[in-house]
Amino acid sequence: MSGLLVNGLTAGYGRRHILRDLSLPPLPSGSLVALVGANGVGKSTLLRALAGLQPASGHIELDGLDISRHGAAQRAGMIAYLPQTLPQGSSLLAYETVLAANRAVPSGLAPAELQRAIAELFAVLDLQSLAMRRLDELSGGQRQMVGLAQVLVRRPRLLLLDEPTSALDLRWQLKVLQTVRQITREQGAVALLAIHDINLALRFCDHLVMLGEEGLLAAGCPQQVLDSELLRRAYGIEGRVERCSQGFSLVLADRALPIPQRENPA
Ligand SMILES: Nc1ncnc2c1ncn2[C@@H]1O[C@H](COP(=O)(O)OP(=O)(O)OP(=O)(O)O)[C@@H](O)[C@H]1O
Repeated sequence: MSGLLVNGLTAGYGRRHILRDLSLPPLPSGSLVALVGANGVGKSTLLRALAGLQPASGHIELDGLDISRHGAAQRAGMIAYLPQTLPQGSSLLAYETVLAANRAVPSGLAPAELQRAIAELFAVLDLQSLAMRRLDELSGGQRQMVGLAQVLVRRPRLLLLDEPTSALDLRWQLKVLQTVRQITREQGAVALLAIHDINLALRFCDHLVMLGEEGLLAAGCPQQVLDSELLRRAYGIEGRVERCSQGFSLVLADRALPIPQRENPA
């Protein structure tokens, strides 16, 4: 199958398993997938395990290739990972950092083609005005956008983006989701985004994967799987899924519910 298959994935830290025997429905190429769930349920752990940056067992297949036993360096040719932390400030120009990201995992493009590809990417992301500015002179949101360009320039088969909109204002949030969706479709890649903004996920993503303390809570078309009951189980909130005037689903979060007390075993 062209796309991503994850079966029986177990990952954690030391002896503590965070993800236990996790299987996802097949995620076909061209899909934009929202990875959602409460703080600490293992979204980043899953992204890092898929990137090969975290010890894990289980079966991972990308475009029909079993990559379960490939290390991070081997996977880097097909997979690009954008961590939750913003790119470090450096005296390099934004353009140079994107060029360097491509050198780390060569795309095989001739220098002139590569320059053209980077210029196009800066244009698609509306980042031309930042290209010749030093990274340590950019704002947090601007650095987050350059970090995204560093990942996209590699044209990966699987994009793993950990909260790529966390530092961005409303316009740039939309710009990121629109661009990643467009590029994912054009290149037939899969993009897996850990994201807390459930309404952005609803608006743009083809699939939703909801993790909870006990593993996978739901997976499927966002509009079909999200309801009040799932919001309660996933986040411990009272909430509603309603339709806006344009027909899109929207989550309205009403109130945090008390955390259920565990029964005292004694
Ligand atoms: N380096 C680490 N060593 C030990 N435990 C860790 C480490 N990183 C994360 N954890 C634990 O693993 C669990 C899952 O963390 P993870 O960062 O994957 O969650 P998350 O769903 O991405 O959370 P958030 O939404 O807050 O970013 C948490 O209980 C966390 O405390």
